Amino acid sequence: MPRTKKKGVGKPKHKGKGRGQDDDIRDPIDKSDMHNARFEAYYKAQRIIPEDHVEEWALFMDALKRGLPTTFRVAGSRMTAHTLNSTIGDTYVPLLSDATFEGERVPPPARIPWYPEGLAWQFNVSKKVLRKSPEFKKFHSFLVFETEVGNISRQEAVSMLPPLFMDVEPHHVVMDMCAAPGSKSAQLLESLHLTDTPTCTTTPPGLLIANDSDHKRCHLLVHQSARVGSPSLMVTNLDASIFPIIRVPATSASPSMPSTLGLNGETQKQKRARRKKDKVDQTFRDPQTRTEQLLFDRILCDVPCSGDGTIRKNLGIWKGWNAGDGNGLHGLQLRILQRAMKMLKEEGRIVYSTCSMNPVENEAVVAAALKSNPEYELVDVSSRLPALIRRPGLHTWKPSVDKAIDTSFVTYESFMDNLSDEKKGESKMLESHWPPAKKVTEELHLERCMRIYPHLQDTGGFFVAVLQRKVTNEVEVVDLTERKREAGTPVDEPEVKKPRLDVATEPAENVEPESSVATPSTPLIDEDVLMESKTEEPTMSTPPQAVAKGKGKGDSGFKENPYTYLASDDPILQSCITRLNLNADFPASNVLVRNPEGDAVRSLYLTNGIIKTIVEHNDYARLRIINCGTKVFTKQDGGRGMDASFRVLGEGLPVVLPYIRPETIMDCDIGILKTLLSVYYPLCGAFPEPFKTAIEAQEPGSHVVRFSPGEWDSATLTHELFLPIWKSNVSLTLMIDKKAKSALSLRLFGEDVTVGAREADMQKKAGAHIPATVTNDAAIPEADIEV
Ligand SMILES: C[S@@+](CC[C@H](N)C(=O)[O-])C[C@H]1O[C@@H](n2cnc3c(N)ncnc32)[C@H](O)[C@@H]1O
Repeated sequence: MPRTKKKGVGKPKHKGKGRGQDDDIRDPIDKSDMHNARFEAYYKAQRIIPEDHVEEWALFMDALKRGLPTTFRVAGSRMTAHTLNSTIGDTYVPLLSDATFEGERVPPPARIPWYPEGLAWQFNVSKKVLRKSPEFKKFHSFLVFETEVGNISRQEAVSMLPPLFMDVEPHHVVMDMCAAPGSKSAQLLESLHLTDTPTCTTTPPGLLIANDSDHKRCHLLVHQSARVGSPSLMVTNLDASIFPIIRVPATSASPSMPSTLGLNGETQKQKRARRKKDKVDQTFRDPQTRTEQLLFDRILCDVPCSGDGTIRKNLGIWKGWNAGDGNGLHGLQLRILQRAMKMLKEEGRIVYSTCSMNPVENEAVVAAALKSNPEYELVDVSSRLPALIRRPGLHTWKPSVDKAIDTSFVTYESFMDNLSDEKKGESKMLESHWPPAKKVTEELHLERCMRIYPHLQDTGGFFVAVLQRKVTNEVEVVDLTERKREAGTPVDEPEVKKPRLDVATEPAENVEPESSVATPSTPLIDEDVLMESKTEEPTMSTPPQAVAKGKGKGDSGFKENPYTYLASDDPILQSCITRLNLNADFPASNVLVRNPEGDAVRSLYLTNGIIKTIVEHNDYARLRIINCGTKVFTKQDGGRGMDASFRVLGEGLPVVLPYIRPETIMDCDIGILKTLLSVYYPLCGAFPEPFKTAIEAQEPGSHVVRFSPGEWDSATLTHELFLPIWKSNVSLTLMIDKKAKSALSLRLFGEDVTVGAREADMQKKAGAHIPATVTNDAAIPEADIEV
């Protein structure tokens, strides 16, 4: 069916991409524009606050008109996070507790009460205070730099919720269907990396696929996630509602042996068919060629939504809100959730979330998805996060069928009966916009959904539902090759099927439904139709690398380079292994490169085993893989008189560190670190002994230095620190990025002693332009542009 613009469904005008980075800090807001009669009429009709709770309604409306507090989460591995959290709790909170501004006390940051282990904070001060109060200015610099290096995630409080209900463990296979810009993916990755230490990144056996249909936002996601490099992360760029099956080698028992005996009375045609089938069976006795669908333990569907829960920080929503936005997104939201339901393991869990308060985008989607997938149920999570104040999901709601908030049609049938035949054809309202019968919603336990309202705990509005796939006795694992065999499809031929799209994939234009066409009812997903994307498949017998290297037709303009795993004995890879003296456990066979030739030219990435399996059994262009694993080595020009060679990257070092033989690492003290941070190319000969002799004895190239915990002047290092350096013929360079250097300096010395900060200072004095990130005026970068 062609994708048409639809009446009655709206494209949100306030999708919020690139929302202001400065809106984290409260400033006086003109409240005169904060009014929208349609919004009020619609939500009153939904009874999101019970009709007789007049005072609560007033509190709700009032909260929507107040700015949001600034909230952030201490990110990174558990141990790193706790160290940084102590700095906030023990150093900054006491410092800020005495802060006053213009004669008034300014409250210090406080922990978000429901966030586990006290790792999330909120504070509420104006930009003026941040700029002028010396205490808050210092705190702000700390936040800016720690955010830049990925230790702090500036994220709306409610946006932190969905991953908390996923209970991800390091062995889980996890999918984030709509992941960009990636703040929830970062949380999920942290759970996969639960056992990381402040210095070492583990290689979890599990996997996170972070997917988003927006190509640019996928790259933003890759950029954000590079700060906390993980060999277990894959980023894909697909429409989640038609996410293709990912193939992995079959683990189930081999198919039965083919019959080689002819049958009495067999016709020539039957004989040919049987021989063909036997040939196919022969192929499938080889376990190498049998694949099955990769199923997930956890899936997050943080779907695109109208976003009216973010109204406190997106003032445009007051002006632009209308019911058509939610109506228009409902179909896509439902298809994404239904697709996820076909990709989950038994007993697996899906978390569905939106930053909208609209039941059409929330309970209506969940109800329709549950009705079409009876093997799923809503999980009662009411006892989880006891300090979180929430309201139960709604059992009934009233879709609006026009701009004027006409919610008078109690059922889909009554709405359709009211339309002329011509208007029926134009209407885009679906049966699933309406609530099912009361008995059904009760059976579905829609009250187990969670609604978060702004007035309850001074947050944004949000919706979360946790769905679980029940254990059934049916065979759940789809053996694709087996399925094709049964269907008589030659297994060595690609099965290319066009995904069926009943409703426009992108929300259609913002036109109200005045009339109708015979609308398809709930756009259910036909799994078979969605098994393959439009892109041409590699044949089962095609070596994956051959596919990856080709620019095969049907790649839909996908321009990424292929993924090629290096041979373990690749000379460049071996030179990296030798230079850093990596032990035999280093997974040399899991290192890949990204260029058409498949050679180690510039950067080397490390992935875990499951990513390698996926890359080797799937066409990277069909999966539109944007990134795999984490960059660990990169080419470095040697400098005068030196050959270029490869070095370990700052973000790659924690991943490689567990494999570096300890005797290779040189010990340093914090004084040396201060020199490395504050001096351009310090000479090896100028360092104090014993480091001077140790470094002079080393070959030029990539090295790693260790700083032991301890005190130095007024600086304290609480845990071991490992950093990459580069030795040229006579001098040293600390190989971490400028912002990481500033963050480290602030953490250790309480001031930015870096060359970069000094230069910025000099430029400032000279009146030149200074990048915001090196000044105290910088806003805290907000990873979660859309919650
Ligand atoms: C609410 S935002 C996700 C925020 C993200 N989970 C986070 O925490 O940073 C919704 C995302 O869905 C993406 N999106 C929209 N339509 C999509 C589709 N059909 N498939 C996958 N992603 C889609 C948008 O590009 C947007 O990045």
